[in-house]
Amino acid sequence: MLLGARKISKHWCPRRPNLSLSHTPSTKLNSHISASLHSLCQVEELDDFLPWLERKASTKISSVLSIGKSAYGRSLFASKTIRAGDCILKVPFNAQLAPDNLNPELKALLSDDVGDVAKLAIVVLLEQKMGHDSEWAPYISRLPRPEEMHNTIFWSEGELEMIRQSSVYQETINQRSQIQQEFLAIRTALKNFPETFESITYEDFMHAYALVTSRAWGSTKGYSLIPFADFLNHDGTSESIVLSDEDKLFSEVLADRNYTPGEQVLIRYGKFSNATLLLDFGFTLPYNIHDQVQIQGSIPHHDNLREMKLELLKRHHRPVSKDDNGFSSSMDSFTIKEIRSGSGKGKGIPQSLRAFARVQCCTSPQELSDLVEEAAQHDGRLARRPLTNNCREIKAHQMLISTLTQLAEDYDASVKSLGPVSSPVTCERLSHRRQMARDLLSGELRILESASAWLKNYCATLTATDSHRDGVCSTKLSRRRTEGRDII
Ligand SMILES: C[S@@+](CC[C@H](N)C(=O)[O-])C[C@H]1O[C@@H](n2cnc3c(N)ncnc32)[C@H](O)[C@@H]1O
Repeated sequence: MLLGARKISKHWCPRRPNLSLSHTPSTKLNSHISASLHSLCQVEELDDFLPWLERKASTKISSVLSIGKSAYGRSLFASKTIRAGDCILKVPFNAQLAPDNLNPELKALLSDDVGDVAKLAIVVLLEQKMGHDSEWAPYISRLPRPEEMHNTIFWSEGELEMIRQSSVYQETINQRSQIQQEFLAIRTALKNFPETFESITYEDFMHAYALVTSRAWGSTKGYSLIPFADFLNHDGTSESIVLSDEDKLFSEVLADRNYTPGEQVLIRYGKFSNATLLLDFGFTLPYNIHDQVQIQGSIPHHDNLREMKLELLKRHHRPVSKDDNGFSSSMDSFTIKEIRSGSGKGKGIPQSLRAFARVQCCTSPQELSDLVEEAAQHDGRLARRPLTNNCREIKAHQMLISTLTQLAEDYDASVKSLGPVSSPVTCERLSHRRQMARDLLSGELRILESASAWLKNYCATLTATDSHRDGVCSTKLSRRRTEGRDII
């Protein structure tokens, strides 16, 4: 059975037998890990890589791809004509690195606080530490060094300031703290292996962790690093993904189109926004069709109906993380995606956000109970249908418009503060990261503007309907646009 494998997703990960036994950790290489990697890199030739992996796997992995250099670092190129549907590579599980490669004795010491990404990071660290003695050395030596990586956890405080407007800022802080906690848990658990872990620093662990988030694939069997397949770069529009066959124990990639020899082959890691690409992979796309914006909602403390509103939202919150339009949300966090149709058609903004706005705008207990009563007349959901009271419906959506407009203005100011694309290069790394910040923020700005356009159109349509009826609502509501963004 073939399953699509996504780059790092949170799946349950069943145990499977050890594919290759862990090695007794070597104490031979005491120098800093990245130094040993660097020297290995210099002696290895890329031409040796596939033959090495095929020997290790005892099977042919690919006869149509070769490793080369691209603008995105190493990449796989068609070495022969490839037709859409061809299998371009097949890597058996026994030639992949997974948490199961950890010595069971060592694995048993790790608490539940240590997740699968961290476990795989330990596997990488142990192999790195063994240097040339590692049976994975030809692979491990080709993994990027920290200074070659741009995941936001490696950004300085000043660099992070560039993306403060985006949720990636807070997610970066959270990820760093998660890595720190897992590192402490691992150090405590593994204090009985001082010869193995003493020389491993938090920076080494953070590097290994980022290698896993940027290169491993997650499937129902857990996370694994798939040598050779992980030289493939990402194109968000590609239909090629890594598939895992859990019965036949291999991962494979099928071509989604024809390739002529010499062409770079790209696959899709997942339907990832620039926020995810930047946080977990350290790159962005200049125009990402999967971009989205995370919006946080809150009911102000000075709102007399706060308790009732929170209670209502809690009662109506659906723990299922996707609504009918495929948007994920929590009770007070909403994901907005690009709305390509400003005409009022299309999927619109998440129902959960619209429900939040309708609750938020209520000014009396009566309005709140009207909301619940209307919901009960349909399927119980607060935003399944527009409110029958046109004025209240417009008011709720006008409030969303002012919030999104304010947010868009803030984003616009942040993009402008990055300076023009052509601004003089002071430092290559900073200039690269600034460009990524620009891609991230302008993508999120585009989403906000598309959502605002959709909402304005929606309100205009409702207002027109309303003014046909009595002409009261539109004049009254236009004043509400000044309500601030603290509404959500
Ligand atoms: C799985 S690896 C792909 C192979 C990698 N280029 C290498 O040299 O080993 C993922 C990394 O490749 C780079 N990458 C992949 N796709 C990219 C893209 N579309 N644009 C920029 N960088 C990309 C990023 O550095 C990312 O973290």
